[in-house]
Amino acid sequence: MEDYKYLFKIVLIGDAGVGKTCLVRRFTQGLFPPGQAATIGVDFMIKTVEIDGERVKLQIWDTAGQEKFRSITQSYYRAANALILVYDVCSQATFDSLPQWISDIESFAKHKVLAYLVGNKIDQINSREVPSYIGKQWADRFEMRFLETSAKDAENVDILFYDIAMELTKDAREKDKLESDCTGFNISPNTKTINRCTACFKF
Ligand SMILES: Nc1nc2c(ncn2[C@@H]2O[C@H](COP(=O)(O)OP(=O)(O)OP(=O)(O)O)[C@@H](O)[C@H]2O)c(=O)[nH]1
Repeated sequence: MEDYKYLFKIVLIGDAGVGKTCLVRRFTQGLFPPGQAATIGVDFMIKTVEIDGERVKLQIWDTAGQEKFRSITQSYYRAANALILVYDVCSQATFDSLPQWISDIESFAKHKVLAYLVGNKIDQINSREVPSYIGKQWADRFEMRFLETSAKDAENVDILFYDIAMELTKDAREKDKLESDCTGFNISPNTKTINRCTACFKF
């Protein structure tokens, strides 16, 4: 049996060509693939990381950005523990598509899913079309976390995935603790009284 404490599903979405596959390959394989082909449908890769001494397995789903695959890729949103919405900082058009992606998240993902907005390709300094502060403003408006990355130069890529892994692990631990604290009725051996876990009460 594989040895890990938690398994989380992370799904990358965003327009075609923004660099989703390159981000995943940079993180999972430590490389920037030359001439990366467009994704067909959905692909996935695995990486196990260590968070505070515990092994956490990340199942990373890389979806195709092309419109024709949209109905297939939308079916993957529901299972996501975290979503990464990627645009290309050198392409205003990919930033202008964000409202459509947000609407898809609202329609298909879990309520209040952990969501990141990521502006990729920051290595192309002279071709930038979307300033950082615009991306950040947009992320704040939709209560998303924000990062800018370069899959090519490996900038902020590990930070992105580790940040997600840490956040999801923290949530999972809190949930575990609540469940172990909350065993319903329990009998205290000293006082011989029956206590009701307060977290079990629902008003
Ligand atoms: N300069 C630069 N180019 C990048 C970066 N990330 C990806 N690219 C290039 O952008 C192109 C598209 O990258 P992909 O990773 O295939 O993009 P995608 O979002 O997965 O595209 P689809 O699979 O069609 O949805 C490729 O030519 C990559 O080499 C980056 O950080 N910097």
